Amino acid sequence: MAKLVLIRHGQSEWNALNLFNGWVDTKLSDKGIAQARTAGELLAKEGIQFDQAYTSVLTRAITTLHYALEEAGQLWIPEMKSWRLNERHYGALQGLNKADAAEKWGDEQVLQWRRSYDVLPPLLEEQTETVEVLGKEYPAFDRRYADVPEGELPFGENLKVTLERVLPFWESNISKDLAAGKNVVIAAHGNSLRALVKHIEGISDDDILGVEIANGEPLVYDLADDLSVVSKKVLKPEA
Ligand SMILES: O=C(O)[C@@H](CO)OP(=O)(O)O
Repeated sequence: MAKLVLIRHGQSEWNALNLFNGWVDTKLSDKGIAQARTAGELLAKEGIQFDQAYTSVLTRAITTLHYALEEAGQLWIPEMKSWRLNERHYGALQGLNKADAAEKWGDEQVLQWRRSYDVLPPLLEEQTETVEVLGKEYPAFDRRYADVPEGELPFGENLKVTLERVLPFWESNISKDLAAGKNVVIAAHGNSLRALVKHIEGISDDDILGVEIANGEPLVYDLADDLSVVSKKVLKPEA
């Protein structure tokens, strides 16, 4: 039996501004930092001893992992970062305001882009190293992606494509640790985690539309040796 804990990063600067974030490298807001620390306190209360941590190559997930593990007294554990755990790439929607998008394209279209399994967002025309949004420069396709296999850098992803690029890393690393009985924590993103949750729990393509993962509320799974789910709970801060 192993424990798997999934943590969506705390609120990012762009979550606070209601902007489509995707692969643009934004930071945690002050509220996001507090949420990440609280996630760590909740994990400390549960008494979970981790063996391995995984995160994406995006700052908001990495710093969430670090704040949470520091709070839990386990910042020292081995950690590995992979672009495969990045947020779903939101294509040409990145940097746009979600409410403005709903006004322009309609609520239903935006819901399909945000929560459906297989509807692609409008794609990027080009992959630039940085992007400028609201007068500020943010990292985008920079050298952290130098090791991505030729042709695999996305121009925009739906949940299906996201799951297809998360799964090789799940198979090659995470599932092997779990099968060996290691307790694993993954700090990642709303949609890369929805993809993983779909896979772990066997959720249908239709039902995944209704699945939401809150910032900074750890999902704790007990997994059997064959990685089937024995129990699941969400750790929520006291109201
Ligand atoms: O902006 C994003 O990249 C994601 C997660 O914050 O948003 P959404 O909830 O629309 O999937």
